[in-house]
Amino acid sequence: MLLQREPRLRELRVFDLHLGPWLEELQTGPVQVTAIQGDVTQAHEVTAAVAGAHVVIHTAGLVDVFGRASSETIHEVNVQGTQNVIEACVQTGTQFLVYTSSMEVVGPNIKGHPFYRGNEDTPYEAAHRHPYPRSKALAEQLVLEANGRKVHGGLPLVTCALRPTGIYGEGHQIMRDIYYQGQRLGGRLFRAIPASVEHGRVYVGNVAWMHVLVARELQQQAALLGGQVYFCYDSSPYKSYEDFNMEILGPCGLRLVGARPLLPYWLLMFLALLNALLQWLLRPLLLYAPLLNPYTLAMANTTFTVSTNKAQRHFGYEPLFSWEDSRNRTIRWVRAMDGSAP
Ligand SMILES: NC(=O)C1=CN([C@@H]2O[C@H](COP(=O)(O)OP(=O)(O)OC[C@H]3O[C@@H](n4cnc5c(N)ncnc54)[C@H](O)[C@@H]3O)[C@@H](O)[C@H]2O)C=CC1
Ligand SMILES: CC(C)CCC[C@@H](C)[C@H]1CC[C@H]2[C@@H]3[C@H](O)CC4=CC(=O)CC[C@]4(C)[C@H]3CC[C@]12C
Repeated sequence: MLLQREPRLRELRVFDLHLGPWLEELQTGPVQVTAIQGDVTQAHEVTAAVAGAHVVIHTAGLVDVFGRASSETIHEVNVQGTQNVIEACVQTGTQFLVYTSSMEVVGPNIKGHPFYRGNEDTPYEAAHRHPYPRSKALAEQLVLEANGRKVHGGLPLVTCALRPTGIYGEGHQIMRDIYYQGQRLGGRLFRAIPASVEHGRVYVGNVAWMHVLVARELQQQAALLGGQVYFCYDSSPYKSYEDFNMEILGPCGLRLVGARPLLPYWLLMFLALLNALLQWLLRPLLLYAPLLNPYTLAMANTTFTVSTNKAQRHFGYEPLFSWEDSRNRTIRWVRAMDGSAP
């Protein structure tokens, strides 16, 4: 997106623990693309990668609500890693930092309070126990508190945080896993979440575009954008997590069985707790990390949607991809996966 949409870009550095083959396929044009294999928890590696950069977009993170990583590792990557990025900007004189935060910084909270079409100013008790949302909230706080710190050379650091809701699109591993689960069940998925529970979703291309735009405008309007948070949004419809997925998986041959959950919530929670127990018992032997666990079940059953135009008001954001385009691109990606089931 930066290569396509940022005309002033001279060099693009991609710093990642896992560098993928996609880097080889980039149409770089006159831009120098530098791939750096590194670990955001290693401060010296981050500092070396950031040195000389004008803007840093920090999107690295351990996205785990399935118990794959320990809470310590999640904290080390998401919180300490973010602190390392901030210190690298200060030490090397990089003045602009955009952080990919998350809706999870806000909620759903541990009390299951709904957040119905809220915005960046909507009062909400952001209380978390799970390591992932806690880590995102701490990291976002570090980024926002760093706004205004003097970087090497004496200029102020200008930071902001973007909060995507549930991202979908090409490369969405959860969508892929659910698709293969449905294929294994004869093309059927069984409803587990009431259709009335809305869950915010946003297309990955629009999330990327918001990052490119705010990285540009942060330099022009530091006083307005510095220290601010922005939900990532587009025209993706408000639906339950499952009904939204079916907008994409339906045209790919799956169908969702049941107008209401086939099992009562208490039985689903019992199965989720059983999964958590099995994960704990099997951990010395193998990683058992199903989609259904107490946290994901509670999340999926708690309405969380946003309705805001703060990004449009502050830096002229308009989604680059319509809902129809976002949906069709994702459907094409799922269909292209056929035959490559794990
Ligand atoms: N997937 C979603 O629905 C949402 C994701 N986000 C945030 O978006 C960002 C990107 O997440 P996704 O694209 O979903 O996940 P992802 O797993 O596809 O991307 C995370 C990237 O961070 C890299 N990474 C992980 N640990 C690292 C380390 N120690 N050092 C360097 N790189 C490391 C991974 O290799 C990967 O390329 C994350 O910060 C996540 O918290 C926010 C809201 C929703
Ligand atoms: C009852 C079912 C088994 C539940 C299946 C759906 C869940 C796996 C997903 C429901 C809500 C998702 C989360 C939500 O989109 C917010 C997120 C924000 C992030 O920053 C990372 C991803 C996630 C936690 C996302 C993960 C999958 C769900 C829990």
